[in-house]
Amino acid sequence: MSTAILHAEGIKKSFSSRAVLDGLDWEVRPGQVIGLLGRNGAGKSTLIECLLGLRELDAGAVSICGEDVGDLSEAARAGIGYVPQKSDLFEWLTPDQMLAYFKALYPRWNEAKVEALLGRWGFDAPMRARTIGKLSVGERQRLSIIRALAHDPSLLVLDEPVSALDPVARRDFLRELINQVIERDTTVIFSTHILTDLERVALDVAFLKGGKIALQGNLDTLLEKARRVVGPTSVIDKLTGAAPLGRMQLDGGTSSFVTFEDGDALAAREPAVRADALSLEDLFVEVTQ
Ligand SMILES: Nc1ncnc2c1ncn2[C@@H]1O[C@H](COP(=O)(O)OP(=O)(O)OP(=O)(O)O)[C@@H](O)[C@H]1O
Repeated sequence: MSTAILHAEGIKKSFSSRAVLDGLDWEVRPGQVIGLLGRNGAGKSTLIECLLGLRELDAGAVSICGEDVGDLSEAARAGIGYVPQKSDLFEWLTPDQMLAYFKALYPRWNEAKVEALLGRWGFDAPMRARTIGKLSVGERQRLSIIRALAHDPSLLVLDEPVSALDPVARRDFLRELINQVIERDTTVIFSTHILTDLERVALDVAFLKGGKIALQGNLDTLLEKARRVVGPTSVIDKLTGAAPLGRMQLDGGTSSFVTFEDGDALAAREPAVRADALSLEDLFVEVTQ
């Protein structure tokens, strides 16, 4: 088993009295491509910012490539690419000026890739000479992605990178992401609400709920094994442990829960219950509510 590229232990983060991250543990291994899922306000951006050392932790520790995130070496820092949810581009510069600025900061800068992406993503000469503040939200998001990919990072962290992209740009971006992973074995963590995109690129998914990673696994395996078990509450009570995943009280004295442990066999043994397969959207709803 390879060593973790990212390791988080017991992270806590509260805003006012509200605990957003509540003793969260997480480990990401090199080459993993993880879609980070959670309801609005679940804390995905907060988690990403904590993981990258952009927010002070109330408790816990994060390391990247074995180094404390608060004290990263230049080399470790140069290996990270980040696309924040809110644009952090220098709005008073033009795209060319901003890219030149970052190029000077990174020892590894893939000029050919930058030019190819600028060309493919509609950055013609007039647009490259316009100040970033005058670009549309989607154009800024593209530029932010180009900046994050430009130095061939080994860890790429993207916070809802496609939210403002049109379908063509989104598809192109996903293709680029897949290339990055295939060609460079990049580790990718990205949050998104667009589940179809996730099914296209993510190999693993992690669900953030209650300030912790409530569930993580290989997307195909989870979907293959996930079953919503539905039946009379008295029977469901007998079948479940202390805190079953996705436990819900339904109408008419029935309840349900989600299992990844042979739900079909359980339904065969227990005629009063049925086991339904789940789509990713169903799983999202069941796990995160
Ligand atoms: N600087 C802050 N001050 C106070 N509260 C904050 C701050 N940043 C985030 N929060 C709160 O923390 C919670 C988690 O926010 P966060 O942006 O991390 O969620 P998210 O899962 O990324 O949400 P979304 O899917 O809507 O982008 C929210 O309730 C938010 O209002």
